[in-house]
Amino acid sequence: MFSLGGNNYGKSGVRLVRVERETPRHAIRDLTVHTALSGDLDATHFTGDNANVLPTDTQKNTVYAFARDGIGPIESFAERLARHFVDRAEPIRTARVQIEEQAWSRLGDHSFSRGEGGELRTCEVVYDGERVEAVAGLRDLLLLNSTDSEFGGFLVDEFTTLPETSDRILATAVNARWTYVGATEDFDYDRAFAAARGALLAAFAGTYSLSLQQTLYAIGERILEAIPEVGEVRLSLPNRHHYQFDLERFGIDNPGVVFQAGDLPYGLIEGTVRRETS
Ligand SMILES: O=c1[nH]c(=O)c2[nH]c(=O)[nH]c2[nH]1
Repeated sequence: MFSLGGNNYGKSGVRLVRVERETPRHAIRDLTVHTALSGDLDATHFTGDNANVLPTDTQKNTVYAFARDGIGPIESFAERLARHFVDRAEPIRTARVQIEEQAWSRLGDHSFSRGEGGELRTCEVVYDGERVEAVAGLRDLLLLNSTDSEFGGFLVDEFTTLPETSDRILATAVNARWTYVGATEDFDYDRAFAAARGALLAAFAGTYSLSLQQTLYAIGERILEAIPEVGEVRLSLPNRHHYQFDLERFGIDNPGVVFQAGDLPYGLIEGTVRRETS
């Protein structure tokens, strides 16, 4: 005997670019949208009866159709889509819409530039017919402190080779996600995002770090302090190691200026910082 466990289906990687051309000074929105629907979908799995299936192709088309009259904050766009799928298609009970937005820098009124693989603003909105859960965040934000970072006093055993250091480079590619609780209908997602990003940067730059774990907690705290509507912050911080290169072998000193940027393996420091609720 077998049974069908949790399942969802949708369109992944819907690439959407919208030109905001209300004035001669255009703007570009560059989104990648992922939809995932679940609900009364036993029949298609058991017998191939697709009567309850809103095709992933239709989900993709809906993304483009909804973009016609403007996108707004990605969290709001994701919520509009999620509500549409659940409220309009009776067998669909839950919709999850994830969006990544790539920023373009302005070169002129209608000219823009962007590097490949840069920082992304992200969101994930889930709607179950009653409640909307919104998670916002960012990914691949590269940060580096060239000093004010130590790592020492750690556990030592027979396999330890890592020397303690009182001055190292601390670098990471931030993946942060924060949950909004009790956000009202007129909640300003763009403002909240800017405040969270600003708090994150200030915490990274302003923390004298004894471990990346300590920096992680400081970042979480600062975001929670900055935005009362944020309930928790989840952080995933790869430790982008920079090894001070041994030049002594060549009779050359290295007073903390020449580093070998490491690749694999890397430390991965992850954690959640929560607001205490009474
Ligand atoms: O900030 C750090 N935390 C660790 O847990 C760790 N482990 C390690 O080898 N280097 C570092 N750095």
